[in-house]
Amino acid sequence: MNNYADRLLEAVNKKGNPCIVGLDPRLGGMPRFAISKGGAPEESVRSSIFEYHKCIIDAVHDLVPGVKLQSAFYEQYGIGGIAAMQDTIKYSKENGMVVIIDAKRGDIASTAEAYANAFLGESEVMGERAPVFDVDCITVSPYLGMDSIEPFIRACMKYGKGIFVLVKTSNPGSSDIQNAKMADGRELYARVAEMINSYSEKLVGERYGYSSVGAVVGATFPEEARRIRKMLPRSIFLVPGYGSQGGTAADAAECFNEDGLGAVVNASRSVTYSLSSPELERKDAMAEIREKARLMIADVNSALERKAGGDKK
Ligand SMILES: O=C(O)c1cc(=O)[nH]c(=O)n1[C@@H]1O[C@H](COP(=O)(O)O)[C@@H](O)[C@H]1O
Repeated sequence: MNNYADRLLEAVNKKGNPCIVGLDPRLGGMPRFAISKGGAPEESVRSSIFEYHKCIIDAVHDLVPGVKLQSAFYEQYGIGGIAAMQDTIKYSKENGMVVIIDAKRGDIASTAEAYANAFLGESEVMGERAPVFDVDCITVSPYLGMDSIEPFIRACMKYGKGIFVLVKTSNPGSSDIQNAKMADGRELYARVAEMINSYSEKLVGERYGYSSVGAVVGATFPEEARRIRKMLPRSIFLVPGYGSQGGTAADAAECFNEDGLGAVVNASRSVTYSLSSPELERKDAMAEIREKARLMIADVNSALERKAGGDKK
């Protein structure tokens, strides 16, 4: 399937839930079994992060449709962290998961093209074009304008990839700029939504009718989510803010359409970095992570069922 939106929604259908597990490495929060010491620091970082993230992927790959890797959490550990990011992307794909990279990129068009090459397309490396990180989808920031998004759109069309554009983020300060009123009285996030809508038609999948040009909408702002949902009927929403940031499953449900589709809900810390003890053995860590993912799935799916019941009344 060469359309990202179709691939993502096919995975959601197959797994029977729209939950995404976030892989945001924190060396200080990993169980001891994963930590490798003794080699060069960058090799220890690489193998420790990869060891723990393999454990997470082994625990959830048959439960959820995809994973979201937050780039900064890998970058903070330098070259070893970035190598671990590449290892984790590869392992997630080998395990049949849709891979979203959360890098929130945004820059002038020529630089945006380099970002698009790195994550979605191909780069010329020593005279040969080859994929580098090769994920399914990347988060992008819209605040440099349409020309900063276009290189990503072109890569999506050429390589069957997707983007999630920041529309209404989950953090408390998101209203400072995103809710600022424009001259016509609308909020700035509405302008961003309009911009996404103008692109979304180009990348609509034949199977599910959704576009590979998606939007990030935080579960922490359900009222805005309801409004944005109406503005962007064909876009898939990436919904962070569930769990650790206080967003509930009912809040996240506001991001879905009446067909029960149209969004994926992410949880990072609350599923992958909240083990009961750093002393857990691998199999026990796997069991805890799996149980947390199951609880999230049950919570989100039952909120969606309640919403569907309410919508029908
Ligand atoms: O684009 C994102 O994924 C994102 C957007 C947003 O508005 N809020 C937000 O929390 N995120 C990311 O989603 C993840 C949330 O992590 P937890 O709060 O631990 O579930 C982090 O990787 C954030 O960087």
